[in-house]
Amino acid sequence: MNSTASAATAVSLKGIEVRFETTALTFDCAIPAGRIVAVAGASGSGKSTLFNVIAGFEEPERGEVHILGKDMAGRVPAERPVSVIFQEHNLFAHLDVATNVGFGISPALRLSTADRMRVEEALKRVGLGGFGNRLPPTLSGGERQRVALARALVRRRPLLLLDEPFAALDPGMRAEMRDLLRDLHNEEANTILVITHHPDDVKALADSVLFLDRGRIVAHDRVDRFLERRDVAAINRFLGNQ
Ligand SMILES: Nc1ncnc2c1ncn2[C@@H]1O[C@H](COP(=O)(O)OP(=O)(O)OP(=O)(O)O)[C@@H](O)[C@H]1O
Repeated sequence: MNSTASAATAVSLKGIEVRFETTALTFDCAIPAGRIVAVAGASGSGKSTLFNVIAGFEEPERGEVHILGKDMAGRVPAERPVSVIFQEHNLFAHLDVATNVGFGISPALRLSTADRMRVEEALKRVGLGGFGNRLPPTLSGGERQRVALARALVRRRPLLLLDEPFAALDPGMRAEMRDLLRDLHNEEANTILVITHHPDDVKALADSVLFLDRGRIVAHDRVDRFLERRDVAAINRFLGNQ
């Protein structure tokens, strides 16, 4: 963990309220910079909505989003210092891998020679050197996720949001992706929020856990403390306690 970065707050949500027809969600939290934070909670507890609020895809009815000290009011997703990797559909199927990664640098694909080298470097970094000309449908699920990660890498945003990045992967690939994320995090000193349904990911990857229950953040603990909690039924279910 980078000590300078950890003094700052990566994400601050104050009095956020999101209202859908059948449910309302409220978020308050302050996430220190330089951490890997697992975001967990039962299906429908609000994890994706939390990400959408931070990234700017969902406009809350009330409240403030600050990222690295800056108020995000009125800033569309592309103007926020955030990269998001969704569970699926991260890539354009008809464009080759290098082009997909190049979008991370320039949405208009005006890439200099140096930019193209950065793309190739990022592909090598995620173990996909030489894959630049392949089309996404010819890749495995894990390879596609790694392309999405390479695109996030070339963007160099200080906050990375990953929505169940390991969902399509077998246990061996999950462990590999977790190691890769840890390495990249150590190199970039960025802040990573990662949605997961697996206690194994929490233990192997995260510094702390943000746990949601029915549209609220009910816990934000260091991993060792979180694993000892027995006071919230939803956390017990997540951890498989009885
Ligand atoms: N666009 C929307 N319109 C109406 N309701 C919505 C919308 N988006 C989310 N919701 C509701 O808000 C609640 C939280 O949904 P969200 O997708 O954030 O949960 P989640 O924790 O990410 O779930 P999962 O683990 O199943 O992906 C759910 O009750 C969901 O039905």
